[in-house]
Amino acid sequence: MAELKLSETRDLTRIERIGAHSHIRGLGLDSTLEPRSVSEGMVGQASARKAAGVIVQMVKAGKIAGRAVLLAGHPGTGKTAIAMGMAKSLGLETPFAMLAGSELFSLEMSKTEALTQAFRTIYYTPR
Ligand SMILES: Nc1ncnc2c1ncn2[C@@H]1O[C@H](COP(=O)(O)OP(=O)(O)OP(=O)(O)O)[C@@H](O)[C@H]1O
Repeated sequence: MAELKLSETRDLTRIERIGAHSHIRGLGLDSTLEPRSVSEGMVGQASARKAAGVIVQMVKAGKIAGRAVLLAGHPGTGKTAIAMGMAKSLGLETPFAMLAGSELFSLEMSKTEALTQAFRTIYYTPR
């Protein structure tokens, strides 16, 4: 049986995770931060998208920086999609890196190394 290297498995996982969000182009909000019903690849999650839009506006206005936003919810409910929508709303120069918890708590490498590798991939990630 053919051997599959661990690094190949990781790369495939990352490509699949990026592909799952390739339809997200923003938060789908109008100029008053009201969510359009279907826009920029987004549908539903109206209050979460609006709240994310408020944060984006504050960042753009220089009101907040160096802060974290915690998105909580059941698996598959759109936390990553909203985070990506926020990054896209901030402009193409805004880096976006996805990282799974299991990558951070690996026995094979330190947390610092896992974070460093994730940040190195940012500029190669298709958006
Ligand atoms: N409001 C939305 N509009 C359009 N697509 C969405 C929306 N919310 C989620 N999706 C899509 O549904 C799928 C699952 O969402 P996502 O991965 O963002 O969920 P999650 O909460 O981050 O999941 P997990 O907790 O498992 O990481 C993705 O393909 C995502 O792009």
